[in-house]
Amino acid sequence: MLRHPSFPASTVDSEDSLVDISTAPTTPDGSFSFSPVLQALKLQDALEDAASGRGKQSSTSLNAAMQSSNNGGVKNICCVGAGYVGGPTAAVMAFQNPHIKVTVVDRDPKRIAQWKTKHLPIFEPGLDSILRIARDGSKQFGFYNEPSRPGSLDSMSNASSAESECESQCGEHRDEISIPARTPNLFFTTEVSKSISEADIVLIAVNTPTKMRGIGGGRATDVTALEAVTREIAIHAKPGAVLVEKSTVPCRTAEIIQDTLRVHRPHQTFEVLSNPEFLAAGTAINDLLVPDRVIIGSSPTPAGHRAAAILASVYAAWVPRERIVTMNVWSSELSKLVANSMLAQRISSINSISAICEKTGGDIDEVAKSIGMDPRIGDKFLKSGIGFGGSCFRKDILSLVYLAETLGLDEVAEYWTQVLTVNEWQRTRFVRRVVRCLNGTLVGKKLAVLGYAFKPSTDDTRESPALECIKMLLEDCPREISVFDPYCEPSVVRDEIRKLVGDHVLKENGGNIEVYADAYQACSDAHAVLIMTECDQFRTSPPSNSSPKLGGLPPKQVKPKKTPVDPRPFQRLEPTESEILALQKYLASAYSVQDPLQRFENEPACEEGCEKCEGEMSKTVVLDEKRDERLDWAKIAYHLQKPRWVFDGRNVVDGEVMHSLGVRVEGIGKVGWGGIGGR
Ligand SMILES: NC(=O)C1=CN([C@@H]2O[C@H](COP(=O)(O)OP(=O)(O)OC[C@H]3O[C@@H](n4cnc5c(N)ncnc54)[C@H](O)[C@@H]3O)[C@@H](O)[C@H]2O)C=CC1
Ligand SMILES: O=C(O)[C@H]1O[C@H](OP(=O)(O)OP(=O)(O)OC[C@H]2O[C@@H](n3ccc(=O)[nH]c3=O)[C@H](O)[C@@H]2O)[C@H](O)[C@@H](O)[C@@H]1O
Repeated sequence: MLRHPSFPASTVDSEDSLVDISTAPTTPDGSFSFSPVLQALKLQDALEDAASGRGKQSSTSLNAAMQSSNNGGVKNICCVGAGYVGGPTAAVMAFQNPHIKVTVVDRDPKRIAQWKTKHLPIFEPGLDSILRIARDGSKQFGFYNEPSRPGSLDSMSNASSAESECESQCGEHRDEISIPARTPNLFFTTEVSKSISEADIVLIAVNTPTKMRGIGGGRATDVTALEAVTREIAIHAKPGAVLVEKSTVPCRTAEIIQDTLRVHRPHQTFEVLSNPEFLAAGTAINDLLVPDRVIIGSSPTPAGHRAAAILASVYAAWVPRERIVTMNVWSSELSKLVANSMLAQRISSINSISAICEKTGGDIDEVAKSIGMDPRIGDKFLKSGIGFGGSCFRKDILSLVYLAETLGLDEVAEYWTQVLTVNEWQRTRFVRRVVRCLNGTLVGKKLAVLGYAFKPSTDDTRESPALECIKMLLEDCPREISVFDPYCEPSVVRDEIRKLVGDHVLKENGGNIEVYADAYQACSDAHAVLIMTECDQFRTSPPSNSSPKLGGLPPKQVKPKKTPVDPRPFQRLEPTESEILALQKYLASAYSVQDPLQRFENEPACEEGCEKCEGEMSKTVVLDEKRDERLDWAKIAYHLQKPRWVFDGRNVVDGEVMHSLGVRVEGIGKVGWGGIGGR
């Protein structure tokens, strides 16, 4: 049951929220007035400058002010939860704020140990470079502030002598930029209470899954982990520390946190902010470095606004001021659930239309393209497929449904439930189609599943649509289901299947599921290939004579990958970390060098007998190589059983190309091999 609101529900705050300069209320023990972070008056000046436009470049003005005010008084951040959100978020915060010590704590010692080595517990493109600088520190280095000369890396370490020679001959002067060394400012530990007790800001980034049993079971959010962390914070947080919900939580969770704090610390006041995370798996680092928006919800009091300003000061090191949006805490908590629900709703909407396409002759990619060109609709999240997976969409919709139910809004609950119903139906439709096309029986047949994670570019396998399909397919007793994913280590996939389906289904235990590190082995001799993720590696190249449809690229054609451009010359001779990162990316891509600026320190050595280094290393190398390699469909087709079938659950292969290889293709939202009303 929701409590009666004890905070007035204000409308979304204007910029003023961040620049409120009223004094903090005096608490019995004066915790606010002793809080270093709440005394960051220079920061307030900077924020006022930014809001009034006095600071020409808001980020520059804020950065400069924060340098002088020591990052608004924030010296120490603790992030509780070293998962997919906590790890990358803390890494980017530390990377962009070299003067703040960021400590990530987790109760799971294995996870913490992995974060300290080169074998990170998660795979995210770009994470490694950020982490190596924030966690390991970086060397002093330099470069010229002008685009590279052809064929030259132009880093100062090898250019200084050439410079003087060149200058003496042609008199040309080239600006040199020297970047000082950095000491490590990102740490990982299991010492939860100690780290909390030292922090000016505590981020809560623990898991908030769906409650499995009891009241609200199957719908409500399980806040057990959050409650445990809140208790730790209530006991150990230093007076005046700013507490931040980073986890996705039910609306009004801040009130529960406040309640716990009041019980344990009746004479002190803490501010609880909502700062939901919008990163997506596979693009987490880019999403964090260039966020569409940073939402900060606070209580509508001067102290709440001041706490929001403190957190904003940390983000302002790299996020433009206009993208930091403040609002009341309930709006902020709710907007995270709504954002995910709306994104998922678009997927279910387009998937519902895909079923109509299959029966009418429409092509779902063409429909999506044409409606997406209407700017009121937009072209994102209109990709039809076997439905959404991942750890969040389903649980967040369920949380919204539960909220609506508890508020007596049954029609609202029903509306959002339908998004989940269509999602499950879409997977079932796909599996039925496979079985129907294979003459209604899978007995004696081998099915190859390409893509196991819930989306490309991630090894996150939580709520994998592929696994849901595999479970249904197993009911029809195929001879073998072989699985390949370019981003997942086979042993991890095997462990997951073991945990979620049972030991007995794995081939090593006499079952019929085998996980391969090689796509060709997985597909060899198969009666059908099932594509489950939208991996670029699975795409076919378009036939050379294909003409663009609908005035643009045919939907299946691969967009060329963006090649980074040299970001130099920089406006200022003190470039930001983001600018240096852009340069590093450009040089790494242009010269195929891992550390073109030579700024990385050595990575920490693994403990002796590290199983990743020993046993799995060879597999990892194979996977790394496979990640960028496009599949040779001719080779796969050659080794398929006849008739050759490909069930394209993500519409990544070109029907014409596959047809020329003698393959029958069934795509989502497309008329299949048997024509309208076919199999
Ligand atoms: N995974 C994603 O892409 C996104 C997730 N979110 C939200 O962020 C939150 C975290 O999600 P993930 O990082 O994916 O979860 P995760 O399961 O990967 O990580 C959570 C971590 O919290 C730790 N933890 C749990 N209780 C603890 C305690 N009492 N003390 C210390 N550590 C504790 C766990 O050991 C685990 O390592 C969730 O609320 C999720 O909905 C939000 C945006 C994106
Ligand atoms: O709260 C979260 O956890 C995150 O959930 C999603 O991110 P994520 O689940 O990592 O990945 P998405 O890119 O959103 O994809 C989710 C699923 O939808 C599917 N999808 C996505 C887009 C589309 O057009 N069609 C489609 O079927 C994907 O294949 C995938 O299975 C949101 O995009 C993030 O903003 C949010 O922070």
